[in-house]
Amino acid sequence: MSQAVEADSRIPVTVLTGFLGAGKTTLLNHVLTADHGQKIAVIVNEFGEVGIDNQLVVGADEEIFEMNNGCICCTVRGDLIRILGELMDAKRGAGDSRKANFDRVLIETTGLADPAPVAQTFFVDEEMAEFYKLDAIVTVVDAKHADQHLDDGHEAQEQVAFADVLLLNKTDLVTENELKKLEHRLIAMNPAAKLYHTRQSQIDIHHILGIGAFDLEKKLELDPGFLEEEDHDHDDDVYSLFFREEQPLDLVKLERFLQEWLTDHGTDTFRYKGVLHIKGVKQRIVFQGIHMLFSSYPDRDWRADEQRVSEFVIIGRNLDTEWFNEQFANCVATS
Ligand SMILES: Nc1nc2c(ncn2[C@@H]2O[C@H](COP(=O)(O)OP(=O)(O)OP(=O)(O)O)[C@@H](O)[C@H]2O)c(=O)[nH]1
Repeated sequence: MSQAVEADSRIPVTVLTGFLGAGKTTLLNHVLTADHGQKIAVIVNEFGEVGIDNQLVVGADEEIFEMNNGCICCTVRGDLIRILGELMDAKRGAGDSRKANFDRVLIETTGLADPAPVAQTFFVDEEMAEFYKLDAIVTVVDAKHADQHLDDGHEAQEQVAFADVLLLNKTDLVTENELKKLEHRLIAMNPAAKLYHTRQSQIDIHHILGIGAFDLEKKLELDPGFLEEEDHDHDDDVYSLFFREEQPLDLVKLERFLQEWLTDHGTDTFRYKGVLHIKGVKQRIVFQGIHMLFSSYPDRDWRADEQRVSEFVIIGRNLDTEWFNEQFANCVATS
């Protein structure tokens, strides 16, 4: 387990995702017009030769960098790296100084994008990882159409699976009851995400920017109780497993488990994150990843007054619950 994450002066990046028409551009406009004093470089991506979104984004001081004619997650990932590279050079004083005036980056992906490759950019590319830090993946969900989108396709499910923050938007178009059912469905798929209800994507921007969700600097706020509620009308491909163990874990056993897990189930485990209590280690070990790419690092010391416990969540599909439970139980350290 490696890839230490330093204490940070890196530029935070927020990835904004959500299915077609969910309210991403509305959110972007809200962020750009809100009175927060932050300078945000915005990168938008959409299908088609002509960027419509760019015309819809309100005129603000921020410069909008547009990538068209392809999907950010495949053909234009090169474009994304190029634009991020230009911004980085500018900020370091080596490039176009007009592009240097920002302190965070917001990437709006097309509604059809798989967020994983975008998020992975910040793990895989060393230079990117040194300069930028993925702050959070924010997914906007259309309360009116989400059930249908989730039933129909993998993309919508993956966008929910990867989210650190879920904005359940367009709440004006559904009843309380429908909203509650949908909320349960989303939480069953991704219990680690923070969930907010919104109209016109109106949200206090402090809930979506600079939240450090990806570093798990803050304690995970999981509510595993939700998983036990019997409200699962849907047989979603994407679901989550939650582990909790009070006894300390053995690092060697854990590494063996991890190796097997990632080799055999890496493609199906979209997102996992948690805090581990390892035998003989006085700090909490933060552990998180996307598919085969993960990082783990010591966070703060366990406090004398807190219970030492390992807790983590895996979000994915085709997860063999029994196998995972067994493997995890096998990682408990023998005294
Ligand atoms: N009723 C209602 N309409 C909303 C709400 N939020 C956004 N809309 C509308 O939904 C439509 C789509 O919103 P956009 O912000 O363009 O959605 P998007 O996710 O950027 O769409 P794509 O770029 O096509 O993926 C617009 O007409 C918005 O005005 C809401 O809370 N309630």
